[in-house]
Amino acid sequence: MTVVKTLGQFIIEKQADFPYAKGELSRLLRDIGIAAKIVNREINKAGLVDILGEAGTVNVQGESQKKLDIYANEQFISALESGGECCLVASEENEEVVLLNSKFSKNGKYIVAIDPLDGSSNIEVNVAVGTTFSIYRRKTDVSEEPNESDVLQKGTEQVAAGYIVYGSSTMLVYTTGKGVNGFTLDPSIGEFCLSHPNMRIPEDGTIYSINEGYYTHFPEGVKKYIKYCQVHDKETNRPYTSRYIGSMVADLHRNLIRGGIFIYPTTAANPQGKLRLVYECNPLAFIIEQAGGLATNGVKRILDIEVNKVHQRSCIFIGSKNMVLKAEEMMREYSPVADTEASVAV
Ligand SMILES: O=P(O)(O)OC[C@H]1O[C@](O)(COP(=O)(O)O)[C@@H](O)[C@@H]1O
Ligand SMILES: [Mg+2]
Ligand SMILES: [Mg+2]
Repeated sequence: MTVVKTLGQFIIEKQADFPYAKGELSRLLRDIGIAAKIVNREINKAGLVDILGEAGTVNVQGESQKKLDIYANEQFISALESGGECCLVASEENEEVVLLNSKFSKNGKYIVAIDPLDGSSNIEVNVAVGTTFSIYRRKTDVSEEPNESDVLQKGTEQVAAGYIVYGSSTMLVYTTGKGVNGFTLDPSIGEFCLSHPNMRIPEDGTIYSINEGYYTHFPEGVKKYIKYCQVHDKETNRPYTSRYIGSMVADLHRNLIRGGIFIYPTTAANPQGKLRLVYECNPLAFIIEQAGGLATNGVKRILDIEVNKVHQRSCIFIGSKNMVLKAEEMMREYSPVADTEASVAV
């Protein structure tokens, strides 16, 4: 009989990896796990409670907010506030950064950037959705009030990052820069249990994930890479298969396990890319790099991109190392950009 290890036990155990750790980061990860369970409960019974559909409000990206976007946002922010380790939250659903003001959180050492509900377009149709989170140390001193500048840090500054995928089972996958581990929620004990230790993404894969509906608007390099994936060539296991769920977390989770590449390039509608650097691209790039994969904007490593705005967008090529290298090669050849532009978008 295998011994079950819960997320809480694992986090405490791994704390030993950080000699100066006082448990603050561990408690912060615990708080995120608690909020994830509460959100999971609502998602699981979404059809039975009044949580489906539009909230009637629009977020800073101009997207109409779903009731579950709002619900998830409130649950994560409230768990972080009462936990006391986080002093400021940047969320997809809040235009401004959210100052956490509880007695404890004022002195919190950490900043959390979050996409509370990823894949919102899939909520009503019972397709996997997710949550992404990114954790940084604050830059302002605890005697000062934290502010937006605390969030404008490169992805390389992340101390931890992860995601939750609410699918056929619910999993929490995270890294603190020492590998990637996955935990499956066991509803019978209400605990995330270690199910995928030391996750590694295969260096090669046969899955490509991109919304081909926008094909005509893609840069030439992306078009060439799609054609490359579709060529018949037994030796290189092509044609690859196309899989696109439309929830970045779910597409990425599949590719992390099976091998594959996820691409969201620039399009006419999103000349800077659609996905948000701070709370979508950076946390997933940290995970994939820690699992042995790559994440770039076609030219530059996602984690090295300068962050100037909380809701900054970027295009992204992420997944199995050799597939991302191939896509980059196509971009260099067919959609070259001057290095100065590299950190914006291609
Ligand atoms: O419908 P499109 O343009 O392919 O976009 C799908 C992408 O947009 C997203 O839904 C954006 O995330 P949100 O749902 O958090 O806004 C990603 O999860 C997904 O990969
Ligand atoms: Mg999202
Ligand atoms: Mg979202």
